[in-house]
Amino acid sequence: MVFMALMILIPGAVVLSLLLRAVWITISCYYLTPKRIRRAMAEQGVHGPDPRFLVGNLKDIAVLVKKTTSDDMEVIGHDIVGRLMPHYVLWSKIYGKRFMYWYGSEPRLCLTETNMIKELLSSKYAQITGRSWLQQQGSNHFVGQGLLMANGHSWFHQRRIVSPAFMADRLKSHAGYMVTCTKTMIKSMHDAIATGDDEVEIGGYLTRLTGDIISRTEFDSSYEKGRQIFQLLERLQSLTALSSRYLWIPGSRFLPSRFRREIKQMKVRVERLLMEIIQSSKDGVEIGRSSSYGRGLLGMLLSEAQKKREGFSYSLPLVMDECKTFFFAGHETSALLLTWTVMLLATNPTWQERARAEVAQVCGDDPPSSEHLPKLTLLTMIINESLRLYPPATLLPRMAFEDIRLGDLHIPKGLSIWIPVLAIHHDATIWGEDVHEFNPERFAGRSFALTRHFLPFASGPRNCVGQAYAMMEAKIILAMLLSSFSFAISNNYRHAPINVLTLKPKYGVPVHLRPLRH
Ligand code: HEM
Repeated sequence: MVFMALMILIPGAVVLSLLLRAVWITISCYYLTPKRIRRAMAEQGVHGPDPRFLVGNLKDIAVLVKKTTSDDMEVIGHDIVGRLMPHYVLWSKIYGKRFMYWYGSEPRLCLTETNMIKELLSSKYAQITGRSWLQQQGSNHFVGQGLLMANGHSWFHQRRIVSPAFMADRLKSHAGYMVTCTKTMIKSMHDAIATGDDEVEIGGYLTRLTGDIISRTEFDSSYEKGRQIFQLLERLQSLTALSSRYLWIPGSRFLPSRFRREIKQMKVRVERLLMEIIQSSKDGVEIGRSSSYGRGLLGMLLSEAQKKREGFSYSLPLVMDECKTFFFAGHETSALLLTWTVMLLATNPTWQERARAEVAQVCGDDPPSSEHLPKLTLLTMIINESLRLYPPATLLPRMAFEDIRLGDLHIPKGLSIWIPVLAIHHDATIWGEDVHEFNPERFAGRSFALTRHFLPFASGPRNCVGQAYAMMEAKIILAMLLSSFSFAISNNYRHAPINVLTLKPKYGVPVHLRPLRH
C-alpha cells in the first residue's frame, strides 16, 4: 500500500518540481531580471521608453519603421537614419545619447559613445560578452553554432582555427579565382546587353558573383552546388526570421509552427549538399588524388576535425554549421557593399571617371593582381565612403554575461548593448556638415583602422574575420567593372533603402551599361 502511494507520489513530486522550476525560470527571465536591470540602469541616469509586458518596445519600433519606410525616398539622398532607425532618432532626442529600450523582454542599451564602444569591443570583454539567447535561437536552424553565433570558450577556439584561412598569404592565392569569376560575370553582362537592352539589375549579378567566389575559394565547390546552397540558405533565413517573430513569448519554441516542417526540410537539403562537398574533399585524400583536404576554409575545418584536442574539437555537425555560417556571411554583405558602391558611382560620374583613370594607370591592360591592390587608393576611399553611408551591418549587438564596468557605467549581467553603426556613421558632429554627402575625399590619407568612428566591420578581436577578404574582392570586382563598362543609374531606380538584417536597396539597383572594350 505504502509502496503504491510512493509510486504515485514520487513521479508526481518530480513533475511538480520541474513545473515549478519552469515557472520560476520564466518569471525570472521575463520579469525579475529585466526589472533588476531596468532599476540598475535608471539609478545611473539611463532611461528609455516604457516597455509593455512581454512585447517591450517591439510594437513601437515596428509602427515607426513601417511609417518611415512605406514610401520610396523622393531624391537619391543619403540621409537615411530617420528612415531606417526612426525609433533611434526619437528616443535619442528624448533620453539622450544612451538610452534603454526593450526587444520583447530583452533589455537593450543603445550606446553611441565611441570611447566606450572601443572598450566594449576590446579583448578585455571578448569572452564575457557575445550573442544573446534570443539572437542564437533566432538563427539556430540557419547558422547554428558557427562562429557568428558562438560565445565564450567555444568562440575563442573557433576563431583561432578559422582565422588563418583569411590571412594575407592565403588571400593572395585567391586573387586569380576572383578575377576568373568576375570575367564570367562580365561576359554574361555583355551577353545580356547584346540583346538590345542595356539595362541590368546589378545587385543580382553581384550576389551571384560573390556567391560563386566564396564557393570556389573556401569550399572547392562548383558554382552550381554553391548556387543551390545559397538558394536554400536564403529560404531558410527568411523562414527562420518568420518563425522567430514570436520568440519573445515564453515557451513559443515549443508551440506548433507552420514554418517548422519546411525549415526541417530545407535544413536536411542544405546539409545533404554540404555533405556531398565534404565527402568529395575527403575522397580526394582517401584515394590519393590529393595530399590535403584543400587550402580553403573547408580543408582547414576537415583537418581540424581529425584532431582530438583537449577541451575543444570540431565535430561534423559543427563543421556543417561553420560552412553554413561562411556561405552566408561571406557573400551577402559583400554583394551589398558592391551594389551600393555601383549605385553611388552611377550617380556620381566624376568619381566614376576618377576611379576608372586610377585603375587604368595602376593595372594597365592587365586584370588586377594582389600587387596592384594597395595602389588603388582612390578606389579604397570610394569603398570606405560607401561602407560609411551604407554599412551592410547597421547594428552591432553584445550581451554582457557578467557584470562589467564601461567608462562611468556599471553594466549588469544580462544587459545587451546595441551599437547603432549607421547612426554613428551619419553623425554630423563626427564627420562634419557634409555628413550625408558622398565625399570619398574624407578618407584621403586616412587608414580607416585609425578611426574609431568607422565600424563597418566592427573592431577588436570579434571584428569581421573576412574583412581583408571582402576588401580584396571588392577592389578586384570594381576595378574590372570600371574598366569594362561605364554605368549610369536607370530612371527605373527607386531609392528605397531598407534594413532587413542587412541594409538593402528594396528594389535592387538597375543601371545602364555602356561597354568600353571587349
Ligand atoms: C563588405 C562585406 C562585409 C561586411 C560589411 C561585414 C561585416 C561584419 C561585421 C560588422 C561583423 C561583426 C558582427 C558583430 O560583431 O555583431 C562581421 C562578423 C563576421 N563576418 Fe563579416 N562582413 C563582410 C564580409 C565577410 C566575409 C567576406 C566573410 C567570410 C568570408 C565574413 C565572415 C564573418 C564572420 C564569420 C563573422 C563573425 C566573426 C566572429 O564573431 O568572430 N564577413 N562581419
